[in-house]
Amino acid sequence: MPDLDKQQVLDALNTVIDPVSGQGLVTAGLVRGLTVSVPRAGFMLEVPAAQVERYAPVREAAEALLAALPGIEKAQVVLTAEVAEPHTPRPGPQAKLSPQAADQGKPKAPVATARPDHVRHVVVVGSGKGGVGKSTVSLNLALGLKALGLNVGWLDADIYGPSGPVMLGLNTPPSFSADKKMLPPVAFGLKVNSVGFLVDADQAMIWRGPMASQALTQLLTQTQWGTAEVPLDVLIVDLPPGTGDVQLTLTQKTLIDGAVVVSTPQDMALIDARRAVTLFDKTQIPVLGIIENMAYFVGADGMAIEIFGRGGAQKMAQTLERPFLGEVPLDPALRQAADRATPLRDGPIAERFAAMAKALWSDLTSRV
Ligand SMILES: Nc1ncnc2c1ncn2[C@@H]1O[C@H](COP(=O)(O)OP(=O)(O)OP(=O)(O)O)[C@@H](O)[C@H]1O
Repeated sequence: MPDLDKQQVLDALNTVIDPVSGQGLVTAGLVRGLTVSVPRAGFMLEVPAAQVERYAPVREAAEALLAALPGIEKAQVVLTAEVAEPHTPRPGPQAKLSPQAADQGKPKAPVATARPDHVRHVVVVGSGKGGVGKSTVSLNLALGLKALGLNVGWLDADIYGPSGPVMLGLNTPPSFSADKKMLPPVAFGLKVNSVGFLVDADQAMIWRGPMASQALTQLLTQTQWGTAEVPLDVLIVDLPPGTGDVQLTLTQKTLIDGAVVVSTPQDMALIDARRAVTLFDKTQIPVLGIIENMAYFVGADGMAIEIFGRGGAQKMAQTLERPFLGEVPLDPALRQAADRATPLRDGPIAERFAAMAKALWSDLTSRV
């Protein structure tokens, strides 16, 4: 079935009236990131935080309208709270605003927050390149910290591929406390929250930079990770891959104690991993360690095969004078564990992660 004409969809959406301005939703500038690809259609309805409840029926009306379009079987309108006021006239290309004034017209990133309540240490895990095993490493590092007897949380903040719920077999999103904090589900002893609980992966992917940083900051600070009586010792945050605005804003706006960078030994991954180290340097977050993932593969004869060329990340750590936490082999057991939602909790790989977690924890606590 051919795709619908986007302009026709916009015209249809404009028949839904914004209760604040009295204009159509599109004219009022509330429709963001419209995607129309039969059989799916969706967009983000961006409204001021204080008005979210007022817009709930508008969201429903817009979603019903999309669902009624020919060929559309799955319609989704995500209501998001935007910091900047909408309805501000947007300057046309000919408007001669100073750079400062122009900047004020842009959506604002979230206001700086200290750190999530009752969390002693926040550690982000980043990678310059996608697919190097950052989520696998960050989850297993969190489990390694848990094995040390610590109270640990894991936040899957990877907007481009939130795999957390699947890796842990979690399908119940957080419930809410009386003061509207998210109560994270517990899996394998870890308190877990994930971008994947909030929205469909394809919706999160089309978030613009400020929206993504805002959503991630909310996940970080609006989750009840710990209490005054039982604080969380450490929260591991699985960042989205890359070194763009989303990562930069999140690291600037939240108080983070340290970072771990994951890379495979390939040159391309290493170049990107260096960029990740530079990003953390820029935001004055100490790099507590570099981990080389998929360092080698042990064949049936017990010989190590260095598929991507072993040792590159270790060398990079030496050159940059950052701690090298260790190497993780390419091991089908790790992938199967993720696919079966039963993380490895003993055996040689789990022991490796426990050792890396121990080194990380001792470095983290010696810096206070
Ligand atoms: N050391 C390993 N041995 C075997 N499989 C691995 C290893 N590390 C990761 N994998 C597998 O590789 C795939 C990608 O891993 P993962 O999702 O952790 O990468 P990522 O860097 O977080 O990706 P993304 O770009 O989505 O953030 C997964 O199927 C995972 O199970």
